[in-house]
Amino acid sequence: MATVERLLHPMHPKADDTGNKVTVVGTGQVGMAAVFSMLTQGVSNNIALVDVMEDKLRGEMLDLQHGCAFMKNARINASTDYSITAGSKVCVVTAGVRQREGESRLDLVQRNTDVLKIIIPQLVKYSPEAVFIIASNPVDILTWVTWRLSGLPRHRVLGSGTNLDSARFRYLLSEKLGIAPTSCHGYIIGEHGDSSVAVWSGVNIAGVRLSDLNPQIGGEQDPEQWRRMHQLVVESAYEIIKLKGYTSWAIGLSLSQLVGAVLSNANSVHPVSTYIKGQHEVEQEVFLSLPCVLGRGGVADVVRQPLTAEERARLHASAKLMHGVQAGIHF
Ligand SMILES: NC(=O)C1=CN([C@@H]2O[C@H](COP(=O)(O)OP(=O)(O)OC[C@H]3O[C@@H](n4cnc5c(N)ncnc54)[C@H](O)[C@@H]3O)[C@@H](O)[C@H]2O)C=CC1
Ligand SMILES: CC(=O)C(=O)O
Repeated sequence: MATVERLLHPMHPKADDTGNKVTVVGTGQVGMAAVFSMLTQGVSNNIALVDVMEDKLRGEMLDLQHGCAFMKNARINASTDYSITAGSKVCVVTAGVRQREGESRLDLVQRNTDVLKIIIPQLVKYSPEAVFIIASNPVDILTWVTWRLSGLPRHRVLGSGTNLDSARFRYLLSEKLGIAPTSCHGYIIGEHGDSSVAVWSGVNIAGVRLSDLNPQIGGEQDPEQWRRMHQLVVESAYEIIKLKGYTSWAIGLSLSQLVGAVLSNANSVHPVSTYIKGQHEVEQEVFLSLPCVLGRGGVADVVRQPLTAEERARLHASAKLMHGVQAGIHF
């Protein structure tokens, strides 16, 4: 009798499904920061990793597996073969190239579309019921690309969008006001990128709108120049890329929050990239961020957020820009 059989008397085959399996494609800086956040925050204890770089993939898997004794019953698998992703509840895509210094997110569009053409059909094959969360840039356009390639209903395909930009904005608000970021309520909507829109009209602390205290807030005529805060949000990624080569921790935490909202059916509100044609009179078929209610099925609702005429005009400019770039993509 083998040692295992001498140790264990089998009663019933062990169940394989933890009910919270998450696939992450792309084990680079963003993918691994997301995985580490999910595992250590208890969002998922069942992770499947996929990448094309076999050695790196195996190295990341082993390194995480060796941390299992410090985690809550974690199960971590990795392969270049998508069959290991079968039955995932959420598929997160962080694969592809990232900006080099001086490049914008939009410069990556065709290269990363070509990457998604390989990845998305495989994910759909093995997890046809999953919610797909895209992080690869340019995230809004690649979320649209994923929706088209996947054939999935639009509520099940979303982009991490401006959840990160809004977190950066809330951090900067918190620094200026001396109030915790969790108590600073403000949304960046539209493109995750240079044309994003700060909804200054809605920024509030405990329901007190800063625009009631300073009607010029966020505008060019504002003597206090709060709009600089939004410029800093837009410049954030460029600054960090210049300093350390990539961004990782905040987007990892952001993805973990979004995955958690889906897996726990939280119905919590997050600014994520979703199909917005028809919202705020946007006419183009584009995915951009608006505050969305996230639950088990993905995007359950889009919040009808009041916008000023100027905020709406900026959102329209974002939509026009995205639509123009989409027209040049080769499928
Ligand atoms: N949405 C957001 O807020 C953010 C998005 N990003 C974007 O995330 C993406 C990833 O960034 P990093 O992790 O820093 O890049 P990275 O270069 O560190 O990792 C990318 C990974 O993708 C893998 N990959 C490439 N082609 C693949 C394929 N066909 N199948 C599977 N894996 C493949 C590479 O082998 C690599 O491991 C970039 O597009 C970047 O711009 C980065 C930060 C924030
Ligand atoms: C790279 C990127 O998209 C970001 O950190 O915002």
